[in-house]
Amino acid sequence: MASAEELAVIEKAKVLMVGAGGIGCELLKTLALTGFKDIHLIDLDTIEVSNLNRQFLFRKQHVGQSKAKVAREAVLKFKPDLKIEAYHANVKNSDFNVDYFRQFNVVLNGLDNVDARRHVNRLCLAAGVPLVESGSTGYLGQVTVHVKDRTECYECQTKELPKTYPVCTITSTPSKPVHCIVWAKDLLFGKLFGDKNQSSDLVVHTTDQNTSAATEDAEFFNLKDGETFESYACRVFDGVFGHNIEVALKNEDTWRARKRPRPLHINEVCSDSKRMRIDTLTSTANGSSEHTVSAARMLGLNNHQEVWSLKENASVFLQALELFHATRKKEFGSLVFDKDDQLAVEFVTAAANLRASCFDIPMQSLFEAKGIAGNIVHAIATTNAIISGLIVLEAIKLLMDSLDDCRTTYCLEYPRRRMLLMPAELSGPKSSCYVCSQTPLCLEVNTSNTKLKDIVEKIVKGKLSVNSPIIMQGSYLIYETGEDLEEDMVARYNQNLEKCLDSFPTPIVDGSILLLEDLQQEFTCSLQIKHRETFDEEKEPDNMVLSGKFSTAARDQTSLGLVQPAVDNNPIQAIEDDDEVILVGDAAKSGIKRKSLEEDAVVSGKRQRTEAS
Ligand SMILES: Nc1ncnc2c1ncn2[C@@H]1O[C@H](COP(=O)(O)OP(=O)(O)OP(=O)(O)O)[C@@H](O)[C@H]1O
Ligand SMILES: [Zn+2]
Repeated sequence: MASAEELAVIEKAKVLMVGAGGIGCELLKTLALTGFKDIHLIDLDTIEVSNLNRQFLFRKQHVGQSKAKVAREAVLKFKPDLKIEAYHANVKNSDFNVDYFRQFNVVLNGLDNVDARRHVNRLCLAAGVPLVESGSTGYLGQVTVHVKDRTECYECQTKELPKTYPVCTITSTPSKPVHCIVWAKDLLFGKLFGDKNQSSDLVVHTTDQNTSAATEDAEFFNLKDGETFESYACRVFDGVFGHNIEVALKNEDTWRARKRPRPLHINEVCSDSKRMRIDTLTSTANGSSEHTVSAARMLGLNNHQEVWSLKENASVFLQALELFHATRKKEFGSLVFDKDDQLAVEFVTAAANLRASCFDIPMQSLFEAKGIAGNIVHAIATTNAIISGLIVLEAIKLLMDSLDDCRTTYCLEYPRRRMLLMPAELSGPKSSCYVCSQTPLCLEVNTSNTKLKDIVEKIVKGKLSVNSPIIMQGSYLIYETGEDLEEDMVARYNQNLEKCLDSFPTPIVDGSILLLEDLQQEFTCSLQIKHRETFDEEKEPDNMVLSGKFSTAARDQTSLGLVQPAVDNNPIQAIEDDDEVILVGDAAKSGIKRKSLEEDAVVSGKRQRTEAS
């Protein structure tokens, strides 16, 4: 219960909430019940059936509607005097600019991805508004507090991005269920139903460059004129699980040191049941809506925790393939795997299991495969409720101007020192942070075969989450985005995207410096280019390496006056969130200051923007 003094501040505060999902629903309810009266809420998404078990402001009849708008209406039902502005929009839209952020006393995040979190972090820094950041995964969660110039910003700690796998492991040498699932959802699913140009090939590569497989032909995955669906489905099955592997097996060298995979053909797996099921399909598919179509249910496979037999996997594969053709054809070419798409999950589970069987890898239940494919750690409503309560507590401390009382709080799965909630004191801004301290970054790249396009997509947007990049080389503007650009400028920038770095009029080579800027985020950063001839395909699949400029000597001094221990041997355990890593460990203990993981850095002076040429 807030004190009278706190209540007075709470009632006057204007708060921005980003995200109305698991944490967001709890948070909006808690803010309303605490006495907050003026809330803006942004969420880009609509309600899914799978949200209903924990996003309790939503009901079945709301499926398909805006999360932000329905959450607003649900809360107004029990707190009608609140002022809630709900936006069904991406927080990265240019409407939500620095001026928009400036109107708030505090920003509260209930997001699920690093990219949007980074964007909000930068706007909060630019607008000088404090940010309470949060995340949860299963029983684990954390709440952190960020205040410009006084604490770490959200990006002071390096975030690990989702695990990626080298293409050759996925196409040729899978050894774990996850490799088969990634193959099924990113490669096979893409080839059959998605943008065929974007998916890599499905060939099992061998040391023999001359082998080629049927699935290399772009037409292989299309239903041919005059071909019956049954023979098409069998052809795809045999091509993908049989022929491709037989071609690869021909090269003895490849398999000398590896376990030989086993080709699978449909007639060996389910010759009898297959025809029966395909014949009954079309009639059953008719009348089912897109969301309810299920190959597994039609086959009587209703227990999602049970691992299907090889024959059952083959049947689901064929049945799902036909159901996609019967009910989803208009989406072909643009379908991407979505963990909330039941038929897609069934297809991917079956395909991954068939592949797993070829490579003698354990098969998975639909429930497990869905978890792996969607990067899911099943959400726990109680964790979200705890996290939301903590967010509100930290927000109140910020509004009361009690930053010294603010804490980073970790919600643990098992008690440690009899505590489930571990508070840790805040650290000051890191001088090595490229966002709040504008420390230059270093990009190792082969300047003679890397195009500007690769840097924009993989590094500037992909790794640095710059939303509307402007790139300058000295005083030359070499790239920018924006709606108000003249046509000839757009054409020139598009030409630049296709140029290799060293073929610019002033070549971008070893030692060159590129300046990045995002006007919406008010973000600037410089990128020092280092030429490198070769990269390790397995470890550096982007053919580029981005790093900060760290030395190992001194540690940060914090503006909060915290004393950093010189040595900290406490183990820190990294726990992967959906797309984020949270740190939990002894360093988070109450009374123990968090260790500074990164060291002193070369700090760049604030740069003046030069005019475009
Ligand atoms: N850029 C963004 N702008 C606005 N809202 C966003 C943005 N990125 C993510 N969100 C919202 O943040 C919320 C995060 O909530 P949560 O983690 O519970 O995800 P979910 O999609 O509801 O659940 P799940 O992923 O488990 O199915 C989602 O409602 C999502 O729409
Ligand atoms: Zn920072």
